[in-house]
Amino acid sequence: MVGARQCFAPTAVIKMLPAKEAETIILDLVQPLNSQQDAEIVSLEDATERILAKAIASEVDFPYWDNSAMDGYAVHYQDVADCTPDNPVTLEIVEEIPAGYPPQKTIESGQTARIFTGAMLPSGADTIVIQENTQREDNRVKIFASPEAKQFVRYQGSYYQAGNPMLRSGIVLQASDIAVLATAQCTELTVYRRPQVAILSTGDELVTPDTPLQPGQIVDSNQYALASFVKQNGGIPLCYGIIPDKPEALKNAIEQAVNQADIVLSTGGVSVGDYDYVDRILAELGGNIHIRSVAVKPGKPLTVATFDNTCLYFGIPGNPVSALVSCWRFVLPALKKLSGITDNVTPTFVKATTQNPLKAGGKRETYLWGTLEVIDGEYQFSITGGSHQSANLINLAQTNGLAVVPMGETSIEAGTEVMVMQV
Ligand SMILES: Nc1nc2c(c(=O)[nH]1)N[C@H]1C(S)=C(S)[C@@H](COP(=O)(O)OP(=O)(O)OC[C@H]3O[C@@H](n4cnc5c(N)ncnc54)[C@H](O)[C@@H]3O)O[C@H]1N2
Ligand code: MOO
Ligand SMILES: [Mg+2]
Repeated sequence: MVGARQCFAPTAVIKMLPAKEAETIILDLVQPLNSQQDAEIVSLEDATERILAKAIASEVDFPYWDNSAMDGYAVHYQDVADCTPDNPVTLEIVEEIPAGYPPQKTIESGQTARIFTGAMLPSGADTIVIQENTQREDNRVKIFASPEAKQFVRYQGSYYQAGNPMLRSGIVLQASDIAVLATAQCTELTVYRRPQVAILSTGDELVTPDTPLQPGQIVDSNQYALASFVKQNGGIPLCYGIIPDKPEALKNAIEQAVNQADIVLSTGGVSVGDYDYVDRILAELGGNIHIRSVAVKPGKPLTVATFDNTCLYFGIPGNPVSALVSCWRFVLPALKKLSGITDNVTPTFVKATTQNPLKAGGKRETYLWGTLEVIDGEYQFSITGGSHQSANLINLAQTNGLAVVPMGETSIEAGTEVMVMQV
C-alpha cells in the first residue's frame, strides 16, 4: 500500500507510480473468477467472445473416418504404382461413393471405386488417384499417372485423436474455436460469467445527454464511454449514473456498488480539490488503498483500492481523455485477468515510426493519441491534430493508438521510432 495521504494534505506527498509498477500492483490484486462458482453454460451459438472456463477434449477423432481429399478413384496403391501415360493401368469400377454415404464394397486388387471429396474411403483402398489423371470407359478407368502411396487420403484421427486436449480454459472463443467446438459436437460449453462493472460519474456539474445545459454544466460523457468500454471487453456495465459531490450520497453509492460489482469504476473526485471525496470515502468504507497516483499523462490521479478481495475499485480522473486512457492502460488488464483470460492481458505496444514530432513535459510517461497504420509493412503513427489536453475528448474519436513519450523525455523527432499502445 502506498503511504496514506491526509484528506486535504498537499499533493506533493502523493507518490506518482511509474505505469509499469502500477500495472504490476494492479494485476497482483486481481483474483480471477472461479472456474466453478463463476461459470455458466452457454450454447455454441452464444459462445463467441466468451471465455472458456473448462478445457475441452473431444470424444471423437478428427477426421471421423478415412476419407478422400479429392474427386477421383480409390485404389490399391500397389495396382497403380508403375503407371505412366504410355503404360496406363486399367481398373474395374465396382462402386460409386458420394460424400455422406458409407461404401458397400471392399476394393480388391484390380478394382477401384469412383469417389468424391469428403466421401469415406472403402476398405481395401489406401490411395486416391485424382480424376485429372484418368480416363473413364464405362465401368472401367485407365490410370495414366502413378500417385504417391496414401496420397489424398485424410486418415481418421490424423488431425486429432479422441481424448487429447483440444481447447484449454482461459481462451477467448473466436470463430476458429467455434468451428473446432462444433466439430467436437460440443453444443454447450462452460464459460466464465461476465464480470459486473459498476460505473459511477461523480460531479455536481454533470447532466445526462438529453438535458438542456445550464451555465457551468457538462454532459456526463464518461458514463457512456466507460459503459461502452466495459461492453466491448466482455463485462456487464452496471450504470449508477451521476452522483453529486455530496459525501453522504457518494458514500452510499460507492458502498452499494462495491457490494454489487466485481469492479467499480468511478470518475472524478480523485484529485486534490475540496470536492474530491473519493479517496476519503474509500478509506471510511474500509477499502484498502494501493495506488493513489500514477506517472502518466493524461491520467495522473488514479486510486486503486480493494474491498475484502471481492471488489477492485478504480477511482479514475474525471477528465474524459484521462478516464479512457486510465481504462485502456490499467483497467483493461485487470478486467481481462478477472474475466478468466490467461494470456496477453497487458496492453500491446508496437514499434512505429512517428510521422510527426511528439512533445511531452518529461515528468510523466505521456500518451499522445492518434492513428496507427501499417504502410509498406511497417507501423506508422500519426498524431491527431488539435489540442492534446485531457478535457478534449473531441479529437480522441477514432483513435487506435497512443504514442508513448517515456518519462524523462521531452520530444521524439518525426521519422524516428516510438512505442505505440494499441487501443
Ligand atoms: N491543483 C491541482 N489540480 C488538479 C490536479 C493537480 O494535481 N493539482 N490534477 C489535475 C488532473 S491531472 C486531473 S486529471 C484532474 C482530475 O480531477 P478529478 O478526478 O478530481 O475530477 P473532477 O475534478 O471531478 O473533474 C475533472 C474534470 O473532468 C470533468 N468531468 C468530470 N466527470 C466527468 C464526466 N463524467 N463526464 C465528462 N466530464 C467530466 C469535470 O467537469 C472537470 O472538468 O484534476 C486536475 N486538477
Ligand atoms: O493527468 Mo490529468 O489526467 O492530466 O488530465
Ligand atoms: Mg477534482
